[in-house]
Amino acid sequence: MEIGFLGLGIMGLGMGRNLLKHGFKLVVWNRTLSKCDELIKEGATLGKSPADVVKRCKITIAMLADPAVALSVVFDKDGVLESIGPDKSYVDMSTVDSSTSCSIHKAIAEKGGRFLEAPVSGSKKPAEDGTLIILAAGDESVYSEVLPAFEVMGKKSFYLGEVGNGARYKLVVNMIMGSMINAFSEGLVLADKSGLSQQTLLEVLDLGAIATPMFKMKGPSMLKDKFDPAFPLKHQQKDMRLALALGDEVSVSMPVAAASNEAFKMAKSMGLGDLDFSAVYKAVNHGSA
Ligand SMILES: NC(=O)C1=CN([C@@H]2O[C@H](COP(=O)(O)OP(=O)(O)OC[C@H]3O[C@@H](n4cnc5c(N)ncnc54)[C@H](OP(=O)(O)O)[C@@H]3O)[C@@H](O)[C@H]2O)C=CC1
Ligand SMILES: O=CCCC(=O)O
Repeated sequence: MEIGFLGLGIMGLGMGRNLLKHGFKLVVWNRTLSKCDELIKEGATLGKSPADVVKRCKITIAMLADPAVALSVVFDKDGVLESIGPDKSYVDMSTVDSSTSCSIHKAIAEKGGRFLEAPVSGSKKPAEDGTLIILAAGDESVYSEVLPAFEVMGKKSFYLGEVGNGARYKLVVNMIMGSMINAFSEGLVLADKSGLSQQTLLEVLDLGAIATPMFKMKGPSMLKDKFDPAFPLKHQQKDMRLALALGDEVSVSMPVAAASNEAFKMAKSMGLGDLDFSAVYKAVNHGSA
């Protein structure tokens, strides 16, 4: 199956590479074209623009930064909409809000194309290892067609019904994650300022009921002041913002998420947006200095 792939950032590169390794033919495009070089060396073909990729492939997958980018790649000049039509499917795996997904769905359907949203849980390593969790919603026939590709990129896919549900599930998950990393950061700072060993705290946490793979994975590098981006903090803040907007829509009060969002905003204003989201620890630490 020939698949188009738009967006070879941290996630897209690993996902695209997995598809190639498993025998899918890929046509790739990235705004910064040089980021396509690695996959081209491994057998992918370069598309000149999103429109060119869609023209050449029956199914095109996108993994893009945020709602504004997801919309521009579809609606702008040389975008997806220029080539979409009957027999063409578009699968957006970016993390966006449901209204962005619904706008893309509507425009694609008006041109006779089919649309599936499929945001993912799991980060850089799961993208590389093909162990993402895929939260798909929209056209079920596209879901069935793209399932062989999902099976290579992920360890489990969910089909969640109408467009918007995938986006909403993803935002709920990331809202919880963003609040957890903040509570974890506050705990590490509190331990330190109270004269306790942060290393011992990590061990205690790991043995108890609140042990989580995230604390185990991020804790040691946070203590070493290492924040190589697996999940950039700017994207986590975008997800908190979108989750809070969802909370506004359905009148759910989320004071914990709102406070966590403030910490991510503070971290961004400190220039930490391109670091891993665990760098919020630096903002929490700074705020208590
Ligand atoms: N990293 C992670 O752990 C996870 C991320 N996600 C989500 O996946 C998506 C991608 O994340 P990730 O790969 O980490 O992010 P990156 O920032 O590494 O990649 C973003 C991608 O969007 C492209 N892009 C940015 N601005 C534009 C623009 N104006 N026009 C066209 N393309 C643009 C980038 O192109 P360029 O290279 O030119 O900048 C790049 O391909 C996000 O929605 C994120 O929230 C979901 C699960 C996990
Ligand atoms: O959206 C990013 C999620 C990162 C993760 O699930 O570890």
